[in-house]
Amino acid sequence: MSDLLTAAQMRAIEQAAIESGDVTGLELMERAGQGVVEAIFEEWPELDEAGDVAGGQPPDPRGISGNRKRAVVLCGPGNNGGDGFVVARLLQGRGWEVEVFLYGDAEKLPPDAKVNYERWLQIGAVAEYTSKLHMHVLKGDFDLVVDALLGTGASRALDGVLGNTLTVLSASMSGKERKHKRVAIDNPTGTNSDTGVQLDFDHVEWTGFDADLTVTFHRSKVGHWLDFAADVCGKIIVKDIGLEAKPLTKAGKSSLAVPVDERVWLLDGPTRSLGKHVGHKYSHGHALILTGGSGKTGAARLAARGALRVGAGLVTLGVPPSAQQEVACQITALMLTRVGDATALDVILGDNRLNALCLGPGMGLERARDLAPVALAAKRATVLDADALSAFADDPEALFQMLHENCVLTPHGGEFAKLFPDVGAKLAAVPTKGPAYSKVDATREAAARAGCIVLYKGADTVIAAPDGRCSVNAAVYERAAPWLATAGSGDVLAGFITGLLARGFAPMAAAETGAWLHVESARAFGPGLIAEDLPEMLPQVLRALAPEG
Ligand SMILES: NC(=O)C1=CN([C@@H]2O[C@H](COP(=O)(O)OP(=O)(O)OC[C@H]3O[C@@H](n4cnc5c(N)ncnc54)[C@H](O)[C@@H]3O)[C@@H](O)[C@H]2O)[C@@H](O)CC1
Ligand SMILES: [K+]
Repeated sequence: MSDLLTAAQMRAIEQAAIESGDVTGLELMERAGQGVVEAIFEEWPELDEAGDVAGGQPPDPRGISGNRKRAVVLCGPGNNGGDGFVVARLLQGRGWEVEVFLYGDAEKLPPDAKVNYERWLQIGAVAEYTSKLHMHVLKGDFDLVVDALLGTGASRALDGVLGNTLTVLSASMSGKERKHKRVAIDNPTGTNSDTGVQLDFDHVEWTGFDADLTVTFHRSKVGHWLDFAADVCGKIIVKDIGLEAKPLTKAGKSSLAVPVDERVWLLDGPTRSLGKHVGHKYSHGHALILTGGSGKTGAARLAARGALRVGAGLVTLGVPPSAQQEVACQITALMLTRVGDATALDVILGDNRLNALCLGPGMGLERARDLAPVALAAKRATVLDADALSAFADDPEALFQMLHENCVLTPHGGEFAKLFPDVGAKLAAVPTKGPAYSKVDATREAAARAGCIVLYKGADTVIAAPDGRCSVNAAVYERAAPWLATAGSGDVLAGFITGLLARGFAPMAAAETGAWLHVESARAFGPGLIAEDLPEMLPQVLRALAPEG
C-alpha cells in the first residue's frame, strides 16, 4: 500500500495536475466516476449482468426492464456529488435504472459538478434529498446505494436532514437481510477523511453511511485507517485517476503517513544482528527487562518472552529481591538478575552488552520513578511502557528531559492523554472549522515534544518520530484482530520492540516492526487468543514471511 494522504495533500496533487495543463478537473471527475463503476463490478461481478443489456451499451429502448439492476445515487453539494452524477450516468449507460437525489442547491454546485449534474439531467431526473428519503429506499428493491454526499470536503456537523436520513438508512438496513450493496465515494458520509472521526451530529445513535465498499482515488486517505471510519468504510479500493505522485513538495512529503506492512520485517528482519558473528548469542543483543515486585512479575515475563521470540540473543529479567524466588520458578530460557534499586541498576548497566532496556510492564509506579533516571542516563535503546509512563503523569516534563533519541514510548489512549494533555485535548475536540486534527497529527506532535519515538496504541496504532516520519499500523479491514484487546497484549508488544532494539533495529523500525508482528501473531492465532499465545505464534509468522530467514 502507498502513502496515505490528507485531504489538503490530495487537493494539492489534483491542483498541480490541473494547473500543469495535463488534465482538467472535469476529466478527473470522469475518471473518478469510472473508477467507482469499475470497482463496483470488480467487487460484485454479479451486478454486471445488467439485465439484458451488454455492459457499456445504452439500455435497450424496448425497455425489457424486469431484470434491470436498480441504483439510488445520493449526491451532495460539492465535487463528491459531481462524482455521483458521473456514476449515475455510467450506470444508466450500462442499462441500470438509476434514481438520483441531490442534497443541496443545484445552482450552487461547483463548476465540474454542475456540468455533470446537467449531463445527467439530459438523461434522468434529480429528486430532492429529504428526510423522507430513507422510506423510499427502504420500500424499493434496489441493488445498489451510492453515497456521493460528502467526500474530502466534509468539514462541519451534519444537519438533521442529512444525518437523520443516513442514520435511519444505515441502521434499518444493516446485516445480511439487506439486499442492496452500499458504496461510498471517497469516504462514507459522516466521517472525516483526515481523522476518521465521526462528524458531529446531534443524534444519540448516529452511525453515518455504513458502506460495504469505499472507492477512493489516487491514494488512500489517512482517515480511512483511523478511528470510526475503519468501522464504516467496509473495504477500501483505490482507483488510479491518472495523477502522478510527484507534485508533493518536499515539505509535503515529510508530512506523509505511511502504512506499515511486511516490508518492515523483510527489510532486515531475517538478518539484522549486531556483529559479524551472526551465530553468536551476543551478536543478537542482550535485553534487560525490569520487573515489579513479588506477585507483579507476570507482565515483565510476558514482555521478556516476546523479546526472546523476536530474536534477542539474550533476555534478562531485572527483579527486586522480593520477586527473585517467584521469577526463578517461572522461567527457563530467560535469565534473571537482581535489581534492587537504582544503584544496583547502575552497576548492572556497566555491562555494555546490555543494549536494550524495557521499563514499565507491571513495574509499579514507585519503582519506575526510581529506576527511570539511571536507566535513561545509560543511553541504551529503551522502551517505556505502562507504569514507566504513568509514573510521570504528574510531571511529564521531568520524563521528557531524561528521554533520548533511542527511546520508544508506547502509550495507550489514557497514558497518552496524561503525558500530553494538551495534545490529547486537541485530539478529543470536535473541530468546527479548519483542518481536522488527527491521531497522526497528535502522535507527531508528541514525538517532537518527547524527542523520541512515540507509538500510540489502538486498533489504529500510529507511530511517529521527532523528525515527522509517521506510520500507521491499522488492525482493521482484512487485518482486523479484535481479540488482540486482551490483558497483557501490550506487555508483549513492549517486549517485541525491546527484542528488536536489542537486535540493532533503529527505534522507528523496531516500533513499526514490533507493532506489525504483534498484529500478525494475533491474526495467526485467531479468536481465543490470550497474551501468552502471541510470542508463541511468532515462529509461524516469521517462517511464512521468510522461509529461509
Ligand atoms: N477536486 C477534484 O478535482 C476532484 C475531486 N473529486 C471528488 O471531490 C471530492 C471533494 O470535493 P469538494 O472539495 O467539493 O468536497 P465535498 O464534495 O466533499 O463537500 C464540499 C461541500 O459540502 C459542504 N459541506 C461540508 N461539510 C458539510 C456538512 N457537514 N453538511 C453539509 N454540507 C457540508 C461544503 O459546504 C461544500 O459545499 C472528493 O472527495 C472526490 O470525491 C474527484 O472528482 C476527483 C477530482
Ligand atoms: K461520500
